[in-house]
Amino acid sequence: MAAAGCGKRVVLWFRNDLRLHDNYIVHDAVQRVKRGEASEVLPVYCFDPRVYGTTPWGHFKTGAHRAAFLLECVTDLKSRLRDVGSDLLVAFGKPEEVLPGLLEGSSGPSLVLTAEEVTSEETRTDVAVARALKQQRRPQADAAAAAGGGSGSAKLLRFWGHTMYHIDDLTQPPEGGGKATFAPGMKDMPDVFTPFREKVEKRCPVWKDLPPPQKGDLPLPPTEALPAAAAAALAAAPPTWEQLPYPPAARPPPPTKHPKAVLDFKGGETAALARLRYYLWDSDLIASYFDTRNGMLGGDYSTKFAPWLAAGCISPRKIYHEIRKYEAQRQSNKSTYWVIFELIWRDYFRFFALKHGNRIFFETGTSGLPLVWNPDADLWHRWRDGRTGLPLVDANMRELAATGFMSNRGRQNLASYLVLDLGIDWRRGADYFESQLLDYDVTSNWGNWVAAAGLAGGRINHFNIAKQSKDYDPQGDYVRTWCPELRHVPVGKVHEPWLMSKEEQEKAGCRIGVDYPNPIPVSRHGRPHASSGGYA
Ligand SMILES: Cc1cc2nc3c(=O)[nH]c(=O)nc-3n(C[C@H](O)[C@H](O)[C@H](O)COP(=O)(O)OP(=O)(O)OC[C@H]3O[C@@H](n4cnc5c(N)ncnc54)[C@H](O)[C@@H]3O)c2cc1C
Repeated sequence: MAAAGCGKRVVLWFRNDLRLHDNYIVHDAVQRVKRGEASEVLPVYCFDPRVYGTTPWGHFKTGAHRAAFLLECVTDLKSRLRDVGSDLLVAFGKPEEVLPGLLEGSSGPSLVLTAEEVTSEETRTDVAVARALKQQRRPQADAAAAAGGGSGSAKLLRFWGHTMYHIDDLTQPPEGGGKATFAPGMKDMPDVFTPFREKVEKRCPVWKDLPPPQKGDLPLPPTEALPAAAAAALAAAPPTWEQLPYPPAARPPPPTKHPKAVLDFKGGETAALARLRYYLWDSDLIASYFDTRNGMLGGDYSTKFAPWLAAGCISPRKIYHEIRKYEAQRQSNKSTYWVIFELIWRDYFRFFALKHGNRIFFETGTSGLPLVWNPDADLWHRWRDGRTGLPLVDANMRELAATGFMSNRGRQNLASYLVLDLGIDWRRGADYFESQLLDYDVTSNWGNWVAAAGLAGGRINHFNIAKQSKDYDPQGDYVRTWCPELRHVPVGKVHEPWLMSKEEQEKAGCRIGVDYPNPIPVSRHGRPHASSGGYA
């Protein structure tokens, strides 16, 4: 039971926005405190058991790599909030069951502020939270509200903040008059990237990133005004692996850091800002991004911002303005622009999901094309476990399972191979990526997959895997890293080891069909799309 309080409380419900800089909910709460509309701010993160369950395809919805990364993100957020005199209440439960209780002891009109999501699982939770807040009875708040003729129930306010471009600039008429760039809900946005990019780049600004809060900007409710369980949760130590709400019988073991991982990804805003500093100012790597971005080995070939962007530890606007600053102070070239170009892809998939709703998850994609899939479970397992006999595919799948990360080049090839060569239902691959990726982002993942499957109305890239392997891993260093069976296979055969003669196999210590698998005869399974433009 909470002691009587008198504060007007704002609950900050953090989700995929685990940062203090450029965070609309944080900024809004600070402004409310400054204007005297709120006197208490309670930051909260919920580990929702639904997100730690099993998917319809039998994978952990949040695999161990990402779960460990998220634990670090939440721990870092708690520490950064403490630095400004606040704290983070970490709860284990469904938000609609946790959040209403946190408003007990607050007498004024209370608010829950959160980030706006676009996909159905997340928006369903929003609806459940809004309903639970409405149904909650808070006698003190009701009495105070009744005196003013209003209602005492708390409200959920959602803020757009995940993308570099703001939805308002895309769907509302410009201030000086004229037509909005796109219709409400993005209903008329093109289903191909280039015209979308050209329009937004021409017509829409990127808002300045918001400053982080200062010490004292987010006053916590007094402990005695909180329900006892909430006060205890607020004072608790950072969350641990054992507390993650996996089903008890199916808890995966915590992952170990892999020595071959491209980077020792550490979750949290602190590490994200350090990576931004490193990639731009400390190393100047950004100035050669265009030439290195198709690499697969090591930390430096691409920005590696994705895991932090997905958890919201860094904002795309922050990256954008830091790049513009770098361009003004150091150098500006195709590479520096190309990181921004890639961030527009990220925006594109979020707006694409807003436009198409649940169709990005449908078997027939957004194009509605009916297809027949190959149900062969053995083929699926060979793909998932990195035993297809195609070194590029196997190396990438093993890297993903061992580290939770994979290059963009790898992802493009794997998706093409699974769907267009093996003919396996694309949703199975997307679902596995959802489980495994450190940087899993619902709209980037499902959007890229539905596009790779050729079911999103855009160009279809059907890759010739052996050619891609030779083009992007000419010495075979990458495939040898993850397929040590191929260690002694000569460069000329390492991408197509089945072409080795018996003598060559003996010499390389790699017998095909024994030490390394025979390749899957894709011509028997593949069903390239009728409108496929052929091999890329
Ligand atoms: C089948 C498939 C699934 C994917 N799933 C995800 C996912 O769940 N989460 C995710 O963030 N990215 C996903 N991507 C996109 C891309 O592969 C990763 O963003 C990128 O490899 C991450 O590495 P990086 O941060 O070093 O990227 P960089 O090459 O350095 O790019 C900079 C940033 O631009 C954005 N970006 C780049 N390419 C894309 C793209 N094609 N789509 C959307 N954003 C992009 C990312 O935020 C990335 O961090 C997927 C791509 C494919 C083909």
